[in-house]
Amino acid sequence: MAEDGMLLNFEIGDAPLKSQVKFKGGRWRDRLKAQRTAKQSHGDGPSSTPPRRKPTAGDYDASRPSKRPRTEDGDYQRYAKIPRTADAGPKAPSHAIKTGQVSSSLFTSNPSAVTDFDQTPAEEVEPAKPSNAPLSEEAENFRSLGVSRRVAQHLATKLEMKAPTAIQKNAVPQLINGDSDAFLQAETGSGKTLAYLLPIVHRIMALSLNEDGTPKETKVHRNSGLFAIILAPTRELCKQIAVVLEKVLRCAPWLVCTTVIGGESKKSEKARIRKGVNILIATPGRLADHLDNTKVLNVGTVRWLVLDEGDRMMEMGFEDDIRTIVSKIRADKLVKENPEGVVLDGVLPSRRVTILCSATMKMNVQKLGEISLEDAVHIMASKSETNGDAEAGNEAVFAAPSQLKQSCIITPAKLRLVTLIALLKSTFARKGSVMKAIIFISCADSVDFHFHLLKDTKPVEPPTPDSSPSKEDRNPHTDATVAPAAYVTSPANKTVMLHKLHGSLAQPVRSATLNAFSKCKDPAVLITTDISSRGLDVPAVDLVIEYDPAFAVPDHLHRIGRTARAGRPGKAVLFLLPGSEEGYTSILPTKTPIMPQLYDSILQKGLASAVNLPSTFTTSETEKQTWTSRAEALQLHLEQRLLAKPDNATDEGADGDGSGGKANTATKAKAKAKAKQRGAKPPRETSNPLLDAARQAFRSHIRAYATHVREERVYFDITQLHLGHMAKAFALRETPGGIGGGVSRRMHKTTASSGEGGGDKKTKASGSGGKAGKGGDDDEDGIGEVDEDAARRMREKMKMVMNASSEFNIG
Ligand SMILES: Nc1ncnc2c1ncn2[C@@H]1O[C@H](COP(=O)(O)OP(=O)(O)OP(=O)(O)O)[C@@H](O)[C@H]1O
Repeated sequence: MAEDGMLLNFEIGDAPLKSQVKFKGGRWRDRLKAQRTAKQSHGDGPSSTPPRRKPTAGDYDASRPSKRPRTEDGDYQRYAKIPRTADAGPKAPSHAIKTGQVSSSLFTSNPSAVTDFDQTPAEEVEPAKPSNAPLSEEAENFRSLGVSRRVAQHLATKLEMKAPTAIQKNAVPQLINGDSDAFLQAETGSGKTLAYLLPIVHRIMALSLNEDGTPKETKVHRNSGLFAIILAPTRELCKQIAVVLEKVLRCAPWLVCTTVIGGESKKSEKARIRKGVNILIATPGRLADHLDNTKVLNVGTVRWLVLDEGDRMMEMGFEDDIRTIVSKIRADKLVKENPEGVVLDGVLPSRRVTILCSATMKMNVQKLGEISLEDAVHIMASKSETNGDAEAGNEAVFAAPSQLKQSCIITPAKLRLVTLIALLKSTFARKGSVMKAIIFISCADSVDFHFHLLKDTKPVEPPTPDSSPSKEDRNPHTDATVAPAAYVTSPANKTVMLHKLHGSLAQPVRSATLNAFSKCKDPAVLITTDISSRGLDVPAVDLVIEYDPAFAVPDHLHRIGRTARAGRPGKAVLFLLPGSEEGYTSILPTKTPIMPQLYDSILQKGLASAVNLPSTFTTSETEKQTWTSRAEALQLHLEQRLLAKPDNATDEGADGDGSGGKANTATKAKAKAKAKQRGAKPPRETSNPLLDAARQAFRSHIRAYATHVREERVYFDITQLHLGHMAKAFALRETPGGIGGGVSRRMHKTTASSGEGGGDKKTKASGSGGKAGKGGDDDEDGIGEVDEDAARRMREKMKMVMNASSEFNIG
């Protein structure tokens, strides 16, 4: 056997696939134990899986894989010469030998999990009652909260909302009857949007109604004044709030709302404001701009300022804009009576009310409160109301919704990609079990790469008159962001649609892609960055996969909160590396245990049937493969796609998604300029764009990894990453250079001081070039030392690049 798992790699198992023994009943840990024993006795699965035990402090370092020796040229080819021995693991499949391709084995030299799977969780967990569902109709209704008959009826008949949620029950009467500022805090998907919209609409409508509810002769209308401004961090969120508000306002069509969010000309936004608006929904930057430059925007009548997703706005650097907005509104004298003589005081609040909303509490929310709130009431959804727990009282628990089933998969770096595909494959194996899934990835480059890798590469067939979509159906903005998926389809789900979304896409592309994902009738997957983590309310999201863990715990809660909304069920799966990352689950606030899953059981389930690979990989022989050799064949296939000549690369990594092909073009231009400076020949432009995309994604991923918040870096320790293994998760056979001076240096220092051998420093930090201390050719974007300061600078830089989104997008 070659060292560190480098072998002639694949076996075409000619033994028939072993029938899987299903263990039912009894306790979770007993079933798991029985399954594992059965697996070991069958010898099916990675032979090297050691018994697991409880982690100790020393485990995290010890669990790192030993590094393979590098060759002079840093290549893997050398391992082709290592003779196989009897115990050398799986044999190379015939197609691998024919093409001369050699790759490291997926199943050897992987670190094992330190979690004691046998002891967690101890008991079978009862399905939990939903914590964010509407309350029972018998106990509560909107009328009893003080909402007018007209609005309550409209909610029940047109929007199918008969009873309020807990936060609505607590917030609506307070905001209808009181004039205090308020801080609304409740878990994700609990209906905070309507909790603040309903009282606002109710009170503005009351201007047009007599005390007995009959309409007044003169109603307020769109020109009667701007009464409320709602701020949200992203354009998507603003649009979503506008959609909800428009639905509510259908029962009061004389009232008008609009958005000012950028992405269209300021002139047309001004024109809409001039026509008259009663409720304005805006991003902070754009509103601050209009307050400076749009004279017709009069805030004298404004009675409510709502700051939705307050902490996110602070994170995204909107603090100054919010200060400006708050002070400008406060500075304008409060108009007591509008020009038509309608008395506003009494019906509307007699002072300006600020409402701050958040599911999670961060330090910056407190700061935002200081900027915007005065003597605010803190309104929460109490536990006792949400899940019937009589003893719970008012204690605030900011955790995921109780009905959300959470699990984590401890997956070695090398196996991440195939495990993700296997998970998706089993997810979509049955019709109707999962309709929509969201995969969160750390950075835009990695989203681009995974989208291109997982989408179907078959050339698009020319449309026939019958098959061509109608003009209305086809949206040119989604040509590069929506595509059928390869690999994860099943006989039951022949079409699974892939979508990608990140902040580098042009606004029309972002909007069209989100719309396509929301409305997709086929099973659908959205691959995205944290831009989709906040507030987005897409119906029928059944599964959230955190392929890269969030950068901070509150972000994790928001991400997984895209499923299990308003009492519906949902699942969330978190990918973690063996070792220090496993400890991360201990700091996640959750009401139900996070179930650990074995990656091999995911692979076994997902790859129980053959993956749809091109014909060279799907001979009748490979049909008979075991799940391990199917995983290896899949990895080999993906790696070979990256190595294909550009001519064969079809549209791999193609641009045209509205981001302007930023990563590839920018990298190439930089490399050319550097080569010119050095007087060297510019690099040849013959590489496969998918390979370029993979390298860029890898670099950005590693840089992003270095920016986990300080308190969580004990779990996400960049010095523990095995770059060579991680490269495999990007289907790369060599570790790309150019990660960035700071990250590389840090890794060098730590590996040197931890006595892991000087030779390895080169391998880890400098990648294929093998030059210690040099980050490669394009590392000017390095983030400096991986310390708090560097992480902060990195985030600031990203904010600038991202134009109002805080995801990672490292070009
Ligand atoms: N009273 C209700 N009855 C039924 N469904 C409701 C009710 N109130 C809200 N919903 C639905 O619940 C979902 C979540 O609502 P909303 O987006 O306001 O949640 P949120 O608390 O703001 O979540 P997040 O913190 O993730 O932004 C929406 O689909 C909404 O239509």
